[in-house]
Amino acid sequence: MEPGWLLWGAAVLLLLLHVLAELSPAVGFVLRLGWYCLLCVLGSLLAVPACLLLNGGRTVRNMRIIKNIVKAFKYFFGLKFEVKGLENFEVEGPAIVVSNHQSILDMMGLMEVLPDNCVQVGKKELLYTGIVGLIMYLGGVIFINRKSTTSAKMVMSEVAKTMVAENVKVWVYPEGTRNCTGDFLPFKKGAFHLAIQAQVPVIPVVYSSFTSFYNPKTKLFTSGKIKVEILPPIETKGLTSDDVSDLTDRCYHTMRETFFVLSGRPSPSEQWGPDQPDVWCGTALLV
Ligand SMILES: CCCCCC/C=C\CCCCCCCCCC(=O)SCCNC(=O)CCNC(=O)[C@H](O)C(C)(C)COP(=O)(O)OP(=O)(O)OC[C@H]1O[C@@H](n2cnc3c(N)ncnc32)[C@H](O)[C@@H]1OP(=O)(O)O
Ligand SMILES: CCCCCCCC/C=C\CCCCCCCC(=O)OC[C@@H](O)COP(=O)(O)O
Repeated sequence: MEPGWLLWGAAVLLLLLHVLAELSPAVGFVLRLGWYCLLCVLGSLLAVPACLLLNGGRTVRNMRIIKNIVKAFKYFFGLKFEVKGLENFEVEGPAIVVSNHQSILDMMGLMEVLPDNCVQVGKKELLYTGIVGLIMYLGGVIFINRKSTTSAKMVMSEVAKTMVAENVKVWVYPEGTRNCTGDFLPFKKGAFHLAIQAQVPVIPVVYSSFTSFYNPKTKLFTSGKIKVEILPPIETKGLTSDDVSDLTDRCYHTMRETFFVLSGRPSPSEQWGPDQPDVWCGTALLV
């Protein structure tokens, strides 16, 4: 087939998809999410050879390459980030970064602010997403088995040692799963055990609620603005395992308050309770 016909075909297909997306929000939602996944695959196809050629294999230095590619994704979805407090990342040495986790779209927000020498903790299933899993592996993502507490704790304890030895920051989503309810899930304690074991500060990062532009329940996915705030580091020097619960609670409350301020919503009662308990922010692919 001649290239001219191919171009015409692609243009007609795009127009058709655009019209379909405009006519049906559900179709628009699926198409936009599909486009996001395709961008991740295409970005990975670009990033894998770049990481191998420039850095030779699995290293946190690859995160810079990944970050620069992913930072372009937001333009395809009309997403804007307003970032405050980047200076709070400028701590000497390693740290644990904790943030709220609403959707697979968080990866864009993550890359928008990701400091140098920082790797994320992710569920091991992500490793099996083909080329996307490969790029995560090359970027140094630490994979944990959520089905086995013992194994997850062992990996985290090992991380406590290596992050100090290698001067690496570790980004953990303490809710432990995606949550787009417009509130926080209770925090799991792994990140805080890790910070105290390694005696490194915790840097909380908060993203405003996505619910005004992204909601899988109502098939909403439009353009939108996300406010991000990096809060001052919380020191853990001298804390022991007895202080894990207090540290977890302190981070949870500070971050939750900030979340409501950033989202322009009044803070509900302190008791946890999502306003839409059955909103699930996943895609079937990423269970
Ligand atoms: C170029 C284009 C590229 C495109 C593609 C992109 C590519 C790359 C970009 C990279 C981006 C990667 C982004 C990855 C994001 C991934 C996000 C996720 O996958 S979130 C899910 C995984 N993460 C987590 O689960 C972290 C949070 N969870 C925890 O911290 C948990 O505590 C745990 C996993 C460590 C254990 O969980 P669980 O089995 O449920 O057990 P718990 O009830 O939480 O704990 C049981 C008791 O154990 C105590 N505990 C926990 N940790 C420790 C520890 N390290 N040491 C000692 N004790 C520990 C805990 O306190 C509990 O005891 P209790 O007495 O009840 O307090
Ligand atoms: C050979 C298999 C081929 C499969 C191809 C899959 C292609 C996937 C393409 C794009 C995926 C985009 C990945 C973006 C990374 C986002 C990471 C993420 O946010 O994971 C969710 C995880 O935090 C929590 O999971 P749950 O909410 O507990 O569930």
